[in-house]
Amino acid sequence: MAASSADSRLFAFLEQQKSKLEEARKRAGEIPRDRDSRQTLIGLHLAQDELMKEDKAAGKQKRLFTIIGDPYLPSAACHEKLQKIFIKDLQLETHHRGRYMLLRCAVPPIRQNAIISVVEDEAGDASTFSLYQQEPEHIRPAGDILKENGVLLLKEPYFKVTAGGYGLRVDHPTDVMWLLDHHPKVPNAWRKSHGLIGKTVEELKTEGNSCFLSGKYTDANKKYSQASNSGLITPEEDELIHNNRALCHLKLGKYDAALEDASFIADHKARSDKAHYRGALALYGLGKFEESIVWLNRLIESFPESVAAKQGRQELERVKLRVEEQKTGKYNWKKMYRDAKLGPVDCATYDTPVEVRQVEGKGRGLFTNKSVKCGDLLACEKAFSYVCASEKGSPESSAAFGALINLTTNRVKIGTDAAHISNVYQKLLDNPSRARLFLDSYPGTYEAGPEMTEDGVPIVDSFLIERIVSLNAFGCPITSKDQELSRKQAGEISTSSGIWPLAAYINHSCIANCARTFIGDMMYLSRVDDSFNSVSTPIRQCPYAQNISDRAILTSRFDIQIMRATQDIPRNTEITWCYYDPTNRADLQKSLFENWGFNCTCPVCTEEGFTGEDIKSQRNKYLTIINSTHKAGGPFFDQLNQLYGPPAKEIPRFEVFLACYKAAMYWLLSDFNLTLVLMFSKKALEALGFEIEGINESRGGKLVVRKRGVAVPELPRLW
Ligand SMILES: C[S@@+](CC[C@H](N)C(=O)[O-])C[C@H]1O[C@@H](n2cnc3c(N)ncnc32)[C@H](O)[C@@H]1O
Repeated sequence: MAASSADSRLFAFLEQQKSKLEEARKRAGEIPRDRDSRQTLIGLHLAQDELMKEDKAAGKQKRLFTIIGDPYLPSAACHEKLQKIFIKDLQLETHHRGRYMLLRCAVPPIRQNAIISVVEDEAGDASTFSLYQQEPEHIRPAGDILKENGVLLLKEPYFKVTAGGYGLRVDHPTDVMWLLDHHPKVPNAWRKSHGLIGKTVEELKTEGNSCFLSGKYTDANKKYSQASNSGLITPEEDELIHNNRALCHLKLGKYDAALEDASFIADHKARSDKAHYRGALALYGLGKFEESIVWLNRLIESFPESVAAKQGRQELERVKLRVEEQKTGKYNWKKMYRDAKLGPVDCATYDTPVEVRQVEGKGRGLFTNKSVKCGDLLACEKAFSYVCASEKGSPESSAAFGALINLTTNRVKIGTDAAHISNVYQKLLDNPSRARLFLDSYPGTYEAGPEMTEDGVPIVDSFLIERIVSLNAFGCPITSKDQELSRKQAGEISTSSGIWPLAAYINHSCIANCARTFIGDMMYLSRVDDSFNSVSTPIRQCPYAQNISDRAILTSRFDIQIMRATQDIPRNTEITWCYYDPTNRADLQKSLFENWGFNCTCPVCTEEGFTGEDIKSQRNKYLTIINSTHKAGGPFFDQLNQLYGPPAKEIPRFEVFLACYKAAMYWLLSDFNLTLVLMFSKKALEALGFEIEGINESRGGKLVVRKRGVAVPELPRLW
């Protein structure tokens, strides 16, 4: 939801937070002398936990505020080079560069907009600890992330003034290193056991397998890693362990890591059947379908009789379909619709007819690299991140209920943005090889730091993600019915939103030449076919999954939406669509500027700029009359139309369209009069630039579209 429509109380809250930030900044560098004791902090934390449980039992849902303060870079340092610092020496509003902390979680965590715990250091001092950008509770419980008594190393800690006192805040989870019990940095007093003593590789492997069977893939990975790093493992066992870990990574949607583990044996001729198969699945997850085929063929050739090869043959058929889709844009739409009703929509991205180019005054844009016919597919793209947020009581409903408040950019956004930031953060961490796809879509000025630590570990900057999300995430309804309902229930947030990196290059124009459609998490850029048969509104929501990733099954639900373009597009033409409802002329420029930082200069907006105030006020006079009394509409429309210069087929008249559309709906729904419905529908379509024959007051006329006009959200309904 755009900042302009957010609750004004949120803006008051924004102002309040800004002045608190100002106050806090004045204390930068101060070592507070009134820190709460460990006991007090634990007591407050447990009380808070109780309150939250009571609220939950009573069905209360509180809005979660995610407040983004001054951006700072994630730590790129290698922990070995950092100096230890203790809680008692922490300075307020300071990023302790060159320092690290060893901390132990003293309590079970609670989950709010961050995961919150109380941590203690070796000296027995304690601090609250807020860890942002984590997976949601239904994916990974907070208690699995900040385990009670778990030990962590926090690089270059940020200590700050909080609502209740002071605390450590981690915006970049890559600043945290989780230390296993036997890690040399873990103080003896904090060790639960004596590391690996007493545990054989076989035992660790068995423990890992049992974690795997109970669906605890992250824990299983840790056990397998312990076994692999024990130094006591034979090469054969190590290969087996890597194969097992590859499967865990697949289950977690960590395809980069799965591929790495499946490639543990460098020479592919020496790899096992399972390694081949799992590597092929990882490549599939990464969208590298042709490479996946290579792996599958090797599997089938080398182990023709194996179970993996049997699975591989089936898989091969699926991967070949993806390659076909990727190359030709030919999809089995009917099957995809059917699949969407059952679960995942599994298909490849197609973008052959389009490419990214520079556009004067707009940065980059998407262009056709060949002429396309009406109805042709321009691109078909999988969502990078999708957050569904309208079902009450669903795990995601709290995402919709959240508010993201950026004190630096002065933006308040209610809805799914905060959830997107965490979602994207995890995705970038899970599959660093796909990070560029997302990061390259950012045209702004935020300067992120390095993408790797000094010792080669990928880093993710959550402030950069926030900037990209706020620019490129856009809302879409789960179903048209839901959208209609949500309009009626004031104050309810009922939108979902997604980020499609290729589509993010498309610039705005009120006279768009391309429209969007969704099936599952796929986005289609396509053109209207002449029959208009395929123009439809969102149909339903469906659970989604990458079919080999259990995590994806849990994380996302998707809606289906189909949008079509309105005209033939010659080669080398910029593709545009509307960022904001083009019929809402009063708020359009303000919204475009507030949300995307530009003013539209399309022909409609330019004409508006040239139009004198006297003409505008005369137009408004007629529009007010027409809107207040649809019955008197007819003659006034002719007078209104005379107040426009260029014909509607050159420059659409969105206000006239809207007034005619409302009148048509009035006569349809309130006082059924087919003659007037048809008359106003015709006028509405003409105002959009359509030339249509055969719409007349009598029934049975043949409808012929001589020229298409511009598409607007109301068009399918009108049609
Ligand atoms: C989603 S991005 C579109 C791709 C972007 N142009 C790029 O270079 O990556 C949105 C940004 O593009 C620019 N933009 C989009 N439509 C525009 C327009 N009609 N006129 C000027 N700038 C526009 C604005 O800077 C806006 O914040």
